[in-house]
Amino acid sequence: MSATIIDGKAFAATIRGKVGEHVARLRETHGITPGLAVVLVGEDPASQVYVRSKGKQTIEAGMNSYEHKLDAGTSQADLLALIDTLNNDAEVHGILVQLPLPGHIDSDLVINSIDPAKDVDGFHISNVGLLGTGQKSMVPCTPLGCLMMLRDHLGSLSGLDAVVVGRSNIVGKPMAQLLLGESCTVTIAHSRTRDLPDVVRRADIVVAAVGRPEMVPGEWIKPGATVIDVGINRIDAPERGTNEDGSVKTRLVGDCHFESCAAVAGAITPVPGGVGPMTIACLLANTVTACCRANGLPEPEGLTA
Ligand SMILES: Nc1nc(=O)c2c([nH]1)NC[C@@H]1CN(c3ccc(C(=O)N[C@@H](CCC(=O)O)C(=O)O)cc3)C=[N+]21
Repeated sequence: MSATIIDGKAFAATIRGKVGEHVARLRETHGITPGLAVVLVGEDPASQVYVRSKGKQTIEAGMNSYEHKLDAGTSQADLLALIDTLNNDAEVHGILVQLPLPGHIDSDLVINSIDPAKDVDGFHISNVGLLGTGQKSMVPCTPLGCLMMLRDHLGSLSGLDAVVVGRSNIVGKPMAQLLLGESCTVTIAHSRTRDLPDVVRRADIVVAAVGRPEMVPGEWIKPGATVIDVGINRIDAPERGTNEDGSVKTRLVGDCHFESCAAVAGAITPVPGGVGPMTIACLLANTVTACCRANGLPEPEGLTA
């Protein structure tokens, strides 16, 4: 193995430290405490993984955490009413509605009903448009975390070839916008891309965000490239044995085949301990940013795009 392992867990701890300092300063000098509201409808397992760490880290950073757990059958009207209440609550600076939502709810409608200034996920059409035109916006947490790691590792990204594998609204597309903003030459590849191996092989920066376990093998990676693995996939790990209930043990893997990619890449993020912790750290960072903007205060340095 030759690649530098980019320690997202440690980097995220640094970001959370900075968030904590800003929060303390806001309280001491202005008597303001940033507040983050998280709305969870139903019991999606991926969202529960996320919520577990998130509430704890929000409190640890000195912020207020408001959790709204609604049952899976909650009507769209009730959800919209809750969002309206949170939009008008001055103590709430950030609102996150966990995705995916149950099938009977129109996710786009719900997301676009959040006050864009409180949209710490950066999914509202206004924020998407602002990001796409290079204006100040709320930037989606996962791409923001990836960008912070890339800048930290590479310094300037200007002129580099970047390939984003995956075209989702929550990762692929905003990641491509951020990389374009850094003056990379950006390709968005996806399931219909012809000669995906060749496309990936051109890249100085590979961001894999497709949600398919170990899809990108080392043979696709240009020697020395920086690989950011956004995937968090749980797969069966029979080599680890069985649980007490007889079910087979599992483990988390990324969208990249770690061993083979690490053998050729210059640097790579691990799963777990890479992008995931950065996503949560950036959610806290966005909440502080939203709070500062809401109060007409200068933005926290080093926590924005
Ligand atoms: N509106 C919305 N925004 C989101 O950002 C959002 C969402 N909905 N729905 C669910 C997904 C999932 N997600 C994760 C974030 C961090 C970890 C994370 O920190 N993972 C750890 C591992 C956790 C473990 O050990 O299981 C790691 O990668 O090291 C995981 C998952 C955010 N999501």
